[in-house]
Amino acid sequence: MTAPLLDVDRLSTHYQTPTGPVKAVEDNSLTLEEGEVLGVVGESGSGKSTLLRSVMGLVEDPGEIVEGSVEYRGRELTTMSDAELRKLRGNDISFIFQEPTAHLNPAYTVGDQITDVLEAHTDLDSDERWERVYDLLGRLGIPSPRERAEAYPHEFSGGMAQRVCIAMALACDPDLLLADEPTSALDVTIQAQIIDLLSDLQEDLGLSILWVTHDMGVVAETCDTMAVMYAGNVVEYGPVESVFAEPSHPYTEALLRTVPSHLDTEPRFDTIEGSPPDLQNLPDGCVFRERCPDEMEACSARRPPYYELSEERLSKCFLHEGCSTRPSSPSAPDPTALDDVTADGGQLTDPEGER
Ligand SMILES: Nc1ncnc2c1ncn2[C@@H]1O[C@H](COP(=O)(O)OP(=O)(O)OP(=O)(O)O)[C@@H](O)[C@H]1O
Ligand code: NI
Repeated sequence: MTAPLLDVDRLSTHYQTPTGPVKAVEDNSLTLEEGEVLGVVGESGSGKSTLLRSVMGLVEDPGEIVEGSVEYRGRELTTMSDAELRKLRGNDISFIFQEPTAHLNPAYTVGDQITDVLEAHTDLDSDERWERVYDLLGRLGIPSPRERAEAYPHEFSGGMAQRVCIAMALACDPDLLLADEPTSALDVTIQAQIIDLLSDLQEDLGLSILWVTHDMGVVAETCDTMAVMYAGNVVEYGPVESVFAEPSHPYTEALLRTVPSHLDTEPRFDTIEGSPPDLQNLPDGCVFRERCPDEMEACSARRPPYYELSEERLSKCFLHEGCSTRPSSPSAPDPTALDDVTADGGQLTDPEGER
């Protein structure tokens, strides 16, 4: 078996604040295969952006990865130098964000900004760079690309500015696109256009996308696999079809119930009774237990480990006790991991060895 494009293993990222750590990402595992789209869903504040930013060493201050690993094509990213990371970010991995204009420089034309990226990361000469810009803008559905390349960011509507950002992100032909709610700042009709565009580009270019979204419709329509986040924890991970058909975590179940027709509506997280816990003060046991209809005695004793329901599906829920577990992060409050693997000086060894 070849290594997945992206392999996140037992990753924890905390914001070290004066009042203690905010555990925005806690002991999370997921993988993204080449050419696939992985959707990350969860309510506001559940840690989606922090997870996405952790993947490329772009966590905002005072955040830091405190545990775990992120491998891109088998290369460990969490210990890479800034110079190496920058190179990878320019050539292999790129980003798009919610607010397109926040990521464009208002003082330069969009053509200048995209040619800058090309100059830094390719061997193209000036003429070739400009041809590439026109080509990209045209491909992204921007009319009259030669003229529009001379325009400044404020001369674009929100949807058009996001197209420019996508053009810039794709300029160097990346393999992996990290997209953090790229449509949620746009009008609904424009959202649909951008989603379709990304979806088409993904297919045409064989792109892999890690797509953070609130929108279950996006997940259902465009994603191959999904990760459901709750209070810093990816509580469920697996292929979209199988998770929709048979959610394994009570939170996923509740989430899917709140989407009347999961093809065209966003879930309303507030219809699940209660509110998520404070990430600075997480409860003992399962992070969802206070809102969970299936709470059992085991749930308050310790964090559920990742149960492997099948090769492709993970669930952090004691309902699946009996399934084999993935060893969890040594720092996580999860003594069960010690039952499954030998602890040598606190270091847990991966039972599968090299992957
Ligand atoms: N710079 C920071 N300093 C301290 N805490 C932070 C910082 N950035 C984020 N957090 C906290 O980390 C948690 C996770 O935030 P994150 O932005 O990753 O969530 P999210 O799921 O992307 O939310 P949204 O859907 O609103 O974008 C939140 O509790 C947030 O308040
Ligand atoms: Ni976010």
